[in-house]
Amino acid sequence: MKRRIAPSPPGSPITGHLNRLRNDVLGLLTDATREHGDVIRFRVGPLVMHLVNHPDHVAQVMIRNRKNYDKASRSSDCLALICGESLLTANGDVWRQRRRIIQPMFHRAAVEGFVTSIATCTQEMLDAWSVKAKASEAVDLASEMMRLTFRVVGRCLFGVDLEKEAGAVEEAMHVMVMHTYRRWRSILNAPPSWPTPGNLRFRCAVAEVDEIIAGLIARQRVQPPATPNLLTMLTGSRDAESGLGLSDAEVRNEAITFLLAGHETTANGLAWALFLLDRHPEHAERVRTELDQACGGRLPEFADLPQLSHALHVFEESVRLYPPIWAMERHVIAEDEIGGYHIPKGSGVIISPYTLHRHPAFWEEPELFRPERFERRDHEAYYPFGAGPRFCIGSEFALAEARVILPMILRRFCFVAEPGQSGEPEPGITLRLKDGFRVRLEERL
Ligand code: HEM
Repeated sequence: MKRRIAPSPPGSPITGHLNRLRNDVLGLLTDATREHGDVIRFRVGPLVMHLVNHPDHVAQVMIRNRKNYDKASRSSDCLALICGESLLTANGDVWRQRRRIIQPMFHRAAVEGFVTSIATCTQEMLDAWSVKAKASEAVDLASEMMRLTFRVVGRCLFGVDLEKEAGAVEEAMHVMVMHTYRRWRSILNAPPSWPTPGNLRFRCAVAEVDEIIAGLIARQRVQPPATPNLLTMLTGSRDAESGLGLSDAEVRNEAITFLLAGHETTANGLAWALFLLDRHPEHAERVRTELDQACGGRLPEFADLPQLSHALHVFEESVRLYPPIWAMERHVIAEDEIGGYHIPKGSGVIISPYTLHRHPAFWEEPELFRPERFERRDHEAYYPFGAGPRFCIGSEFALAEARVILPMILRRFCFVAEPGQSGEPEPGITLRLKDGFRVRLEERL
C-alpha cells in the first residue's frame, strides 16, 4: 500500500523550511495549521519533522504508541549540553529510575510545605518593590519574576536563600538557553568543543552555574539540613529496584535541571499573566477581591489555595495563550501512522501547545483572554504541562506558585506600563515576552 505523505508548506529545495523556522517559527506553525490541517510535514535540510495538532495525535505520541518515540530529539540533545542526562532528557530505565527517586519531592504533602516559602519570598520581593515605587523607578516584571521563582526554587527545593546568586544565575541561564536554542534552529553547528565565541560564552555561563551548584552540595555535606530537600534526597537516594545511588555528576545534572526547569517556565507564565492582567483590569480586581476574602491581610497558606480559583484560572488562561513550553519534540524510533500519514523512523515529531491551544475546533474565539473558560475543567486540547508519563513533575508546584504570587502582587501594587511595549512573544527554549514588561509601580496599601 502506498504511504501517504503529509502536506507541507512551500519551502526551499535545499534548506526546506529553515528560513522561516529561524525567523518566524510561531507564524510558520500557525499558518501551516490553518492551511494544511492537523498533520504537517516540515523539512530542515535533510531532517524531516511532523507537527501534529490534534488531541488524538498527542495521545498517540505521548501515551498509546509512546514506545515508538523517545526524547533523543534535537531539542533534548541541545538541552543536554546544559543538563547532561537528567530527568528532563533521559530515556528508558535511567528516566524511570530518576522519576521514582524524585517524584516524592512533588507529592501533595511536599507542595503543602512549599506554600509558606513561596509567600515569604514574594513578601520580600514586594518589600523591595516598595522602595522602588517611592523612587519612581521602573522595573521589568519579566525579570523580577525570573528572580522570584529562582529564589522560590532555592528555598523549596534546595533549602537555601539564593538572593545573592539570583542576578548572576539569571544572566547565565539566559546565555545558556539562547545558545542552545540557536543550535536547535540551525542545521550546521560548530561542535561544542570548538572555541567559537558562542561556545566560549556558553561554557563560561555553565561554569558559573556549576560553581553555585557545587557550593550548594558542599554546604549540605558540611551541615546537613534539618528538613530534607531535593539535594539531600538525590545524594542520599537508593533506587528501590536497583539499590543504586546517584554519582556526583548525576546529582549535578538533576540539580541544574531543576534550577532551570523549576524557575524559567513558571517565571514566564507569571510574566505573561501580569501582562494580560494589565490589559484586563477587571480580572486583576477579581483576583484581589478573592485574596481579601480568603485571607484578609495575612499571607496565603496551603489551605487557602482552593479559594484562590480566579487566580488559578487567570494563570491557566495565560499559559493557554502563551505556553512557556511552546513546543515538545520527540524522536521517532519506530515508524508510525498519524491521522493517515506516514511518520518515518528517524524523523522528529513536534507537539506545539501554542498551536493546539488556539485550535478553532476546540477553543471558542481562541485569541481572546477569557479566564472563565477554566471554570470548566474538561479541555481536550490543553497541554501546558505535556501529557502521559513525561507529564511535568512540577505542575502542582507551579500552580501553587501562581495562586500565591499573583494575588499577593495585585493586592499590594498597581502598575503603569511604560509606553511602546510590544507584548510580542519570543520563542526560545521557553516563550518569553520579547521586550520584557517594564512598569512603574504604585503601592496600594
Ligand atoms: C508554568 C510552569 C511550567 C510549565 C509550563 C512546564 C511545562 C512542562 C512540560 C510541557 C513538560 C513536558 C516536556 C515534554 O514532554 O517534552 C515538563 C516536564 C518537566 N518539568 Fe515542567 N513546567 C513548569 C514548571 C515546572 C517546575 C516548577 C518544575 C520543577 C520544580 C518543572 C520540572 C520539570 C521536569 C523535571 C520535567 C521533566 C519530567 C519528565 O520527563 O519526567 N517544571 N514541564
